[in-house]
Amino acid sequence: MSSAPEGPEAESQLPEAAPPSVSESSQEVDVTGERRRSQLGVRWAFLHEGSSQHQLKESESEEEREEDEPEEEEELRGVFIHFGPQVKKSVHHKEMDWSKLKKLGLYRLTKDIIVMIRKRKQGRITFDTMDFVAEEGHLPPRAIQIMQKLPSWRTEPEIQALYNLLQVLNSYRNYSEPLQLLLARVMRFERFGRRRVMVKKGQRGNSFYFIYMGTVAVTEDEDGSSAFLDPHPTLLHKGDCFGELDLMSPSVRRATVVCMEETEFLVVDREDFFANKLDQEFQKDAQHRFEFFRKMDLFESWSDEKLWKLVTLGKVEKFSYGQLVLKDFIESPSIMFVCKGSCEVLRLIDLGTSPFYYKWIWQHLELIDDTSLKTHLNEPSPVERFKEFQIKSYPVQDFSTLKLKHLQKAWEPQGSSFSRRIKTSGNTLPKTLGPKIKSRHPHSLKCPMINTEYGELPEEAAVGTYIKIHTVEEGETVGLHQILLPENQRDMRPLVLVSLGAEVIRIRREKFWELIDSEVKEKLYRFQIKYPSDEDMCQKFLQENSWNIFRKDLMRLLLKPRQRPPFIPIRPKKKGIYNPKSLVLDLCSLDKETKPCYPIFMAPQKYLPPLRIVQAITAPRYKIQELLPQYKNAGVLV
Ligand SMILES: Nc1ncnc2c1ncn2[C@@H]1O[C@@H]2COP(=O)(O)O[C@H]2[C@H]1O
Repeated sequence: MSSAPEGPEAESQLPEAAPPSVSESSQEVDVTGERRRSQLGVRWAFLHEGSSQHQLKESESEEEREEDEPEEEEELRGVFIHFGPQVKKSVHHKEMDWSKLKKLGLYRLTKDIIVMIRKRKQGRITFDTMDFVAEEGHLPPRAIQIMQKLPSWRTEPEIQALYNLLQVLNSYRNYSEPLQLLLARVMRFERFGRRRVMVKKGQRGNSFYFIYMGTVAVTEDEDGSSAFLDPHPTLLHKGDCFGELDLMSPSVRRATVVCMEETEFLVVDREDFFANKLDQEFQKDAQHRFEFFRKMDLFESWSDEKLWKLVTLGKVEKFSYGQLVLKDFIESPSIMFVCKGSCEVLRLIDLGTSPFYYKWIWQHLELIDDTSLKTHLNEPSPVERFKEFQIKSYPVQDFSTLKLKHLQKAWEPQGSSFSRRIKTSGNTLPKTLGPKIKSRHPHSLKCPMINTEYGELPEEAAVGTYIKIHTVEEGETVGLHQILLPENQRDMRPLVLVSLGAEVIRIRREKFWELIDSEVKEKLYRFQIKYPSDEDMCQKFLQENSWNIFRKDLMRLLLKPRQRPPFIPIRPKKKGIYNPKSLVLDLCSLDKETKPCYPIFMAPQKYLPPLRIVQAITAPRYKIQELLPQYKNAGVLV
């Protein structure tokens, strides 16, 4: 195993109570490989001492057992191969081959010890939780134990266990499965304190690093000191990795990487990288990227050589369904190529800033009156229905005064509910939003208000929503649509990128810009996308919202009476049960004492306070029977 010899010094000491394998000084980075070798060397010496006593007794039956236990022999061969040098020096001081070694009882003894250790492990019937328990955020001790072993000493179950544990690291998970398993075979564990320089600009790279815990900064200066002065340094966190490219090519480090706090690393050394054929797996991954780019119309004219330059600039990143890919790709320093699956482009809209929304809200709030808004949406009780039936069945010519009297009585309990108001108002029914409503003075509603550009708006109604504006499919790009526009003509509204299950290749903008030629620019020019304005999106959202509510009302009206069970079973108390109206703003209860019960999701906004997010808005509205007289009788299509 090689070490990571690049760090010049560690300026701070690590805490005393730190878990095992804490490196305390820069020198330790250099001697990590050595340390592992010397520890094992001690074990070897122990084995050697015991060997002379067992030499004669054990040599006879070796070959028989050998056939029965090929796995152990393999393991043992690993031991001897790794400690070959010590054997030469301390036992014979001369060249000795494998068969000669076997003749020594030493072989048998070592074999017994391995079997004994293995049997002891198998014999354990309790589940040792301590294998998996780690201080919060730290790598579990079991993983550290495995990583302290030489690659050839790691068993398949151990490698599998590491592979499973490391799935939390994005950059690790992004590699293909065979590569992940190979990495789990060779990784070693290191922990360093704040200010430790891991990689120094200009030096030759010997290792690459995955961050398991902590934060590092990438700097342009050699000693990394600028990271502690820069208010916004480039930071890498848990799950990120750095320095892998230099392992494949004989280049020097392009930047300095320094620990900003106590940081745990999983290190892959150049020596192990090549010894375990990781380079071949890396090459396969690169070939996939090459084939993807080759198929793209954008790079049709590029030579293979030029395309390989592009391939080396990025690597594949995997995102599961619903995972956030980029908070704002407009501001991102990278562009993305979707090489598998698809992504959605979302825009966070502050509805409170839209004049259309302002008008919409007040149109609907106009329908709020002192009685419970829900009463007019409820189904009439059987008694009420009977009354209505009676009224309708009176012959108009004979009992008109009586009908009027009954009518008044029947409607009495509904007070001034909305359904009654429109009947008496004489308004014609509009297509979507109901009758034209005269503007109402905002102050008549008793609830906290906020000031907007267009007037006062109930504080509760100042909400935002995420609108899907585009889907990026396989083979398409993100962040290139306005790369050729001058900055002052660019649409700088933040746009969110969410995965629908996707694999993407991320490449830094400036690197891509250096590579592209006039032909690609020409193609990019044709590729410009214009996203709709916030106002348009707001209108669309409210139209869709109205349609959804109308549809739900209609379905309820048509289906509910038929689905009603013959008797009402005892129902569990509603308290504490999940409210299906999640992320719904309920304007009906705006000026009521009780707050609506739905989860509150706050979305961060740049330079602004977080915005409460809704997916739908239920508003006071007309009873559907009045909008569509043909559905007057619930459950009956006329
Ligand atoms: N702007 C950057 N953002 C993130 N990582 C970087 C950046 N620049 C350099 N690196 C990483 O820092 C590493 C420094 O050593 P390498 O050149 O081997 O590889 C480099 C990259 O892995």
